[in-house]
Amino acid sequence: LTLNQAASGLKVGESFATDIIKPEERVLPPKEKAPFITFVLGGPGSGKGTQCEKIVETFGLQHLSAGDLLRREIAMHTENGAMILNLIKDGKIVPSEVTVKLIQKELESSDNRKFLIDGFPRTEENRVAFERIIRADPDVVLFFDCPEEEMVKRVLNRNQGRIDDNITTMKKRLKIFNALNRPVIDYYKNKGKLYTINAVGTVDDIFQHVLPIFNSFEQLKESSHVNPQSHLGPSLKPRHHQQLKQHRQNEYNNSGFTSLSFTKPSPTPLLIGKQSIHRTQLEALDSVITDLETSAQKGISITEPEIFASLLETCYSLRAIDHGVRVHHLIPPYLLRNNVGISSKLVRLYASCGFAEVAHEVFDRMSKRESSPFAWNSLISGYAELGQYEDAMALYFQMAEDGVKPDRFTFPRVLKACGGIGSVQIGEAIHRDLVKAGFGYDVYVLNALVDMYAKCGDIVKARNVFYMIPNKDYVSWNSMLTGYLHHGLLHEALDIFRLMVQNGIEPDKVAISSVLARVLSFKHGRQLHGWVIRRGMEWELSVANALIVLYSKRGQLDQACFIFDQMLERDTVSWNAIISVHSKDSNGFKYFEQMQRADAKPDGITFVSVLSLCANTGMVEDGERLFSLMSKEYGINPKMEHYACMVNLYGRAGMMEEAYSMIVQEMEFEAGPTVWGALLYACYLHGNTDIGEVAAQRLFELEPDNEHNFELLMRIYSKAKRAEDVERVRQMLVDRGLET
Ligand SMILES: Nc1ncnc2c1ncn2[C@@H]1O[C@H](COP(=O)(O)OP(=O)(O)OP(=O)(O)O)[C@@H](O)[C@H]1O
Ligand SMILES: Nc1ccn([C@@H]2O[C@H](COP(=O)(O)O)[C@@H](O)[C@H]2O)c(=O)n1
Repeated sequence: LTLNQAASGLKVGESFATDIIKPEERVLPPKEKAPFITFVLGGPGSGKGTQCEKIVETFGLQHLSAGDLLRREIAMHTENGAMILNLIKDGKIVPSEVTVKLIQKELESSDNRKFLIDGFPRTEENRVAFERIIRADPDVVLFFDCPEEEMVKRVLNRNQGRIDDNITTMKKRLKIFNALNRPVIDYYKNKGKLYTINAVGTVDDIFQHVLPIFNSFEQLKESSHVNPQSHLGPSLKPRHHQQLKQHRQNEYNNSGFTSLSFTKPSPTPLLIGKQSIHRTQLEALDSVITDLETSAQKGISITEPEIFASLLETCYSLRAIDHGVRVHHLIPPYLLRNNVGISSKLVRLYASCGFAEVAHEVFDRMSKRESSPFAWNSLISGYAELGQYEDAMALYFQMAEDGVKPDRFTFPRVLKACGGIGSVQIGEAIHRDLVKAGFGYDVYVLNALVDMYAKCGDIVKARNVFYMIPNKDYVSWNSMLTGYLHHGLLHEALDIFRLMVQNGIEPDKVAISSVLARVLSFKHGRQLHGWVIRRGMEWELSVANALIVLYSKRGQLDQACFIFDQMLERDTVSWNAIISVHSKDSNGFKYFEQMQRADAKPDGITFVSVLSLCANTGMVEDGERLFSLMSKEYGINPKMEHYACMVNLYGRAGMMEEAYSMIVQEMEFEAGPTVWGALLYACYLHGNTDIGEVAAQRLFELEPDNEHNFELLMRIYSKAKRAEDVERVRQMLVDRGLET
């Protein structure tokens, strides 16, 4: 089944979308003003980029490669750089909002009105975000259709040092392409805009199939600076092609014609210098550091601050802490003490890799740390990420004492720490500070303020700040939504969700999965599911996990299993969800075994599910084996719930002695109501009055107000035909005021 089939098979109601996306919002600008847009699709390594270069030469379109734009963000260490790096490394799709904004910037800053947007849209979510933000539709969609083995071969031979050109990431990219890009291709096919090109053959042969497509558009022929009809006859060899390219470029440069802008293809930014062309960035980094170490051993001292600054920057972007430590050892101590730039970068590296203590040591040795808030911010952030909120707060207060002026990056970090501590009073003080410092209208800072107030339990203040934010971005909306959910205010959360969509803001996957997990009405849940499918977000890990729970809560096991089986990646939460769906049938075992084979790590919750399954299906020996496996193999110490499962397992099987001795001999802590309750229920099932009396006695002490325990004991006596005892327990109920 393709995802599209899956989506239509679900027959999910459309009403959510029609409710929240107004058709008038989708009105596109008049056609004559719209740029000519071509989307270039195809699997990784299908040759999109190569063909785009040729289209640019011939028809003068501007080439925008979504992948290159994202890689440029990494190389420039922008706010999103690290996040993008992590996603690309894993072959995952970057949030649409980010990619579309990058494309938008390029479109808006170009004089050209004809664009080749390559590697985009990758998902339905990408597509919808483009329509919403750019308000334009493509005129042409090219799809380079290439067999997987050919794509793998091309990518592995590409040798451009791209971090994602390796077999492991390639497999993931292909999986994601098949799952998420195919529906987009189908979409354009149905709209009659798709041109499928067989991408096997020589570059020139393939281009011969591309030419007629563009030739059929008059506006392209008019302004192309070469004659496309005469370009690249079948016999023209690549060598000639290069010469021709140069010649045309010269002609163009001399023509004084400026209305078409041809951006130079940007170099792949994940490279370090030219020598790294055959390596990954980490290998290149390693090699540079090794060279420096060798020089240092030979007594050649390296003192150029720029070298260390650049190396530390790369270590930070790759979170390569081991390499960072080696660079640290190479930096002369006087340089580290006196050069704020280098020491600050080192502090940031240690702090961002979870070594806040080491970062603090470097920080303490800095001679001019009051000259900039950079190192302070890094350290505050490092502590906040580790949950050491008091340390983060202390640094903030120390900043003020040392006369360091906080900047817009300080406040979100310290507010995060404050949210962790949960103190509204301190939060209000920071709120005053940030207003005084002139950040009272800064969206980035105000978003953190909303989050802080919500986490500190003051949802009213959170809401007040939220409504004051002048240009709310998607973080603002998501913070408010999460705040409401955190406070159990589901209706308010759903209102925000609707408003978000009405305002063209995409709720993020955390917000969506949180809403799905808490949604009370199944109708709303299904509508949300439909909406999620249309956004192409169904297979986001947290969203898919929440959907499994949604359907299993409603007993729609087939649907839950379908989602699980189609998931591209799974975590322990996914496995737990699907095993617990099957906690009453032996399929749960199948999934548990599959989980073990997949090397996924079970946790305590997994074992509660499998042990319950054993109890429900009478698989005593398996239960015993799993109980022992849990601690021996996985190092999970049994908790109250696991003992309750074992008592239930033995109890249901009528093994009352074993159940009882599990409590009195095996347990290393006092048994609670769940454990005694399981024993009492088993006594009722098997008519065991003696053990039942002991269990009931303990339960009366532990839960004096729980009438169900009294009722169960009465039933046990009643089964044993002990009417007097039944009456005695009833009287106990009356005496305690529990009889209804
Ligand atoms: N027709 C072809 N035959 C053989 N190799 C090709 C062909 N077209 C491109 N290549 C080579 O295959 C590799 C991948 O091509 P290209 O970078 O154009 O693919 P892409 O679809 O843009 O990839 P990605 O989506 O990963 O960026 C490059 O090394 C390129 O030189
Ligand atoms: N619309 C897009 C395009 C790309 N990405 C990410 O970049 C990686 C590389 O893309 P190429 O087109 O250069 O192969 C890709 O695997 C994605 O991680 C994206 O997220 N969204």
